[in-house]
Amino acid sequence: MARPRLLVVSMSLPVTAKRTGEESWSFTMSPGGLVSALLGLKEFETKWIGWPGVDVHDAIGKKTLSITLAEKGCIPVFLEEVCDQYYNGYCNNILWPIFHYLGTPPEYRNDATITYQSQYDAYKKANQIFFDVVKEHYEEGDVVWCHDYHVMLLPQYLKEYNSKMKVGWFLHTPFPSSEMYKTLPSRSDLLRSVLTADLVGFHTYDFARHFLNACMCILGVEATSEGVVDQGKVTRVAVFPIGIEPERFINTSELSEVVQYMKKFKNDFGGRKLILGVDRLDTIKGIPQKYQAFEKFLEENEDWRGKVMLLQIAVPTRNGIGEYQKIKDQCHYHVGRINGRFGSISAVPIIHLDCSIDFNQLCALYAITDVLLVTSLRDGMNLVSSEFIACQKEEKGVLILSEFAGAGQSLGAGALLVNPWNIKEVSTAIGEALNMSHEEKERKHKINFQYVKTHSTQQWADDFMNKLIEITTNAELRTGKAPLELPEHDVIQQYSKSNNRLLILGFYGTLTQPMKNQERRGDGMNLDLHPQLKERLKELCSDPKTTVVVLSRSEKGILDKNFGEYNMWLAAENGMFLRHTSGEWVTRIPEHMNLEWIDGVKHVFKYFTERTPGSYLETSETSLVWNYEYSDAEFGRAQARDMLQHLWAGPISNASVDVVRGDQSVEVHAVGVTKGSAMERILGEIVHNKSMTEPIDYVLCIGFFLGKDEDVYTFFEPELTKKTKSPSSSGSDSPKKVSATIVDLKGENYFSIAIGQTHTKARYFLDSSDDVVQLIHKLCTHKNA
Ligand SMILES: O=P(O)(O)OC[C@H]1O[C@H](O[C@H]2O[C@H](CO)[C@@H](O)[C@H](O)[C@H]2O)[C@H](O)[C@@H](O)[C@@H]1O
Ligand SMILES: O=c1ccn([C@@H]2O[C@H](COP(=O)(O)OP(=O)(O)O)[C@@H](O)[C@H]2O)c(=O)[nH]1
Repeated sequence: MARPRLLVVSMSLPVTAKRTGEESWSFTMSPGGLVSALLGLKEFETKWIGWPGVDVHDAIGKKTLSITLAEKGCIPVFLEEVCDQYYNGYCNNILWPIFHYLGTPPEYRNDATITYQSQYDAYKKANQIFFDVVKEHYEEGDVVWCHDYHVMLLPQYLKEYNSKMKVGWFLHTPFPSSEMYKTLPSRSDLLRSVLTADLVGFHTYDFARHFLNACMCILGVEATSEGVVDQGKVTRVAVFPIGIEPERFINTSELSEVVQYMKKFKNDFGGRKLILGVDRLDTIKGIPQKYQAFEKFLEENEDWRGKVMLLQIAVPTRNGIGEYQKIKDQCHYHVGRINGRFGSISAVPIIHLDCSIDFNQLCALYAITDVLLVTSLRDGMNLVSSEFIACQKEEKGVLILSEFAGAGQSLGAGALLVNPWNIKEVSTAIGEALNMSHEEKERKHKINFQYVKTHSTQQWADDFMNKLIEITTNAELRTGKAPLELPEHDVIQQYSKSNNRLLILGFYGTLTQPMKNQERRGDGMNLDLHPQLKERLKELCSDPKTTVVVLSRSEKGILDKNFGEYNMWLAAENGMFLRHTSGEWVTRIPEHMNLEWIDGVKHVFKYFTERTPGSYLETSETSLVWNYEYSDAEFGRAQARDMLQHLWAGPISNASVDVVRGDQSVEVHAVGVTKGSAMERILGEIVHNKSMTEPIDYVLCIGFFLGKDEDVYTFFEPELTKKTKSPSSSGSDSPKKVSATIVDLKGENYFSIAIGQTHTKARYFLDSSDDVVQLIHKLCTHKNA
């Protein structure tokens, strides 16, 4: 299949421009891992949209720079007067520290001239400028891949402009715990925008989990193992740990120029063991902590003094921000002190360079390094660790890696993991690394080299793009478009023409009265059948050509009470229990289902029920629902947020459950209990019981369903299956396998209808259960028309 063109959008272009004349420009490579990583995207036709690293105010400058950059596949975004407040302000002085658990800098509390709001306004404006440039260059079918915290509002602008655009967003930094993220005043706007993307990616499971948690707690949406579901719209959230381009490092480290550098550096270092640090000079990289740990090591290991050195490449970054100037002074202070303390006339223990270095020199340094020391206090991934591993030669070096770098999850097995805040621990790790046996170094290196070789940037990009294309293609297939208004005439006409009809009806919100008309009681869920339906439903159910199934999350007793008198099928607890009203309930719970979490969850639910007036608990055998629809809405929401924290921390931390945050409820049930997944078993039972011989030729499926239950709409979707359903058995006491020709559904005989949803897998929508009443009336009245 031809690959779509890729528009990469990131704050910075891979090159930083410098004006050398009125119409001429020179370029250097931009710093940082994002640029290094994306340079590895070779297999896509890519256009890169970003800031060229320089302010250009005149038309000639803009034109000539655009032309020169176009030759490199780059498109500049001119940020002009918003740049400072946007980049140095909101991005790097607010989002960056919050995402790395540093909190907002003190000046936001102490200096009235620095306002959060003006910087957020600049952020919005800058995202709008990015949007304008993407819009100008977008061609139908392109994939737009937005990178990082600088462009969190962009997905929303893009989707509002064209809902069919394929949009992905990837975060290169950590996503912090919701407790930290919550402090951000614009927390909801940013999350909502990111959720308009089709796919959201993170480096690690922790970051993805924090994100899901923040969406649940702050927006009150439902989070599943697949992603976030809001009003039927699913945003897939997945983990894609980034890699490097290993061949580039392996090949470079074999170049003769690099080998020459290796010899030269070894000679310069006079036989001392080399500990290397390569970091942007950023507060998150823990460089002062690194120096303190090295000082401790020298303090406690007299024998090593004069035999080991630390070379720190501190690549300049974000010079316009006060915190970055401070960290530089801090580093210089430590270096001066330590060199003064442990240096000699011929050598000092630390070489600290405030500059970036040439790529070949960097590879040479990696290759001769004995210990790479990464002490990030937080880091999205940290590519330097992988680059070091790729460049190793005969005598392997040891990686000391912060447990707070995303890389810790991928390279931890072949590294010495440390807590960078624990100076003693890092100092001990330095000693261990320097004294490590050759065999142990080989063993560790082998593990990590294998990982680095096989998890390349290209692989990372392929995985993300494939997932994004798969998601958007499936979404097109399933929904194609927003649900349509129901063609009532067709529904009725096809109904009257067909011979074996199946009607699957939800209960709550489908066959009950709309909430607004209901009397608000404080004693539980008002689950009563819509009074105008009673007679009509009877009529419908008594037609021998029609099979009616009420499929609900409600428990058996509620369905018995409301539908016991009708000739129909009842599927309680999302299909876990089934009965025809003339028979007994049968259990359809899969044998392996683990329900050990129920007591713990019930305990937490009871606690909150007692403390939230008007709330109540619905228990069933496979799920628990805490409902606060009759409570004070705001207090209920706040309680639900707290409750979720308790649940995640305790009873469900390791359980196979889905937590579904409904509009005014929290539901916990065993994984995979969805209406769609139960359908096959239900169908099997019905067919078997009725001894159906004629295929089902008409299906009407109506529901006010949660996102995870929308799989029931796609279960029968002829366009998706294109093949005849064959209800098969599952579980030991399941019905016999029924005829493979039991469902013979043409597209025009299938009507899936979601109530009150604008994003849904259903083909059609109705506004409320009042419309369902009307529809059922018409089916009864006109069925013979
Ligand atoms: O462009 P700057 O403001 O100078 O910052 C450089 C980049 O820093 C961050 O890099 C992150 O991405 C790396 C690759 O995924 C990851 O390994 C690292 O842990 C992150 O810190 C930032 O996220 C980028 O946007 C910047 O370009
Ligand atoms: O003088 C240098 C030294 C290193 N790097 C590169 O900067 C990137 C740092 O990425 P990392 O993921 O470790 O951290 P980030 O800077 O993105 O936070 C790596 O690819 C390094 O090769 C650089 O651009 N200039």
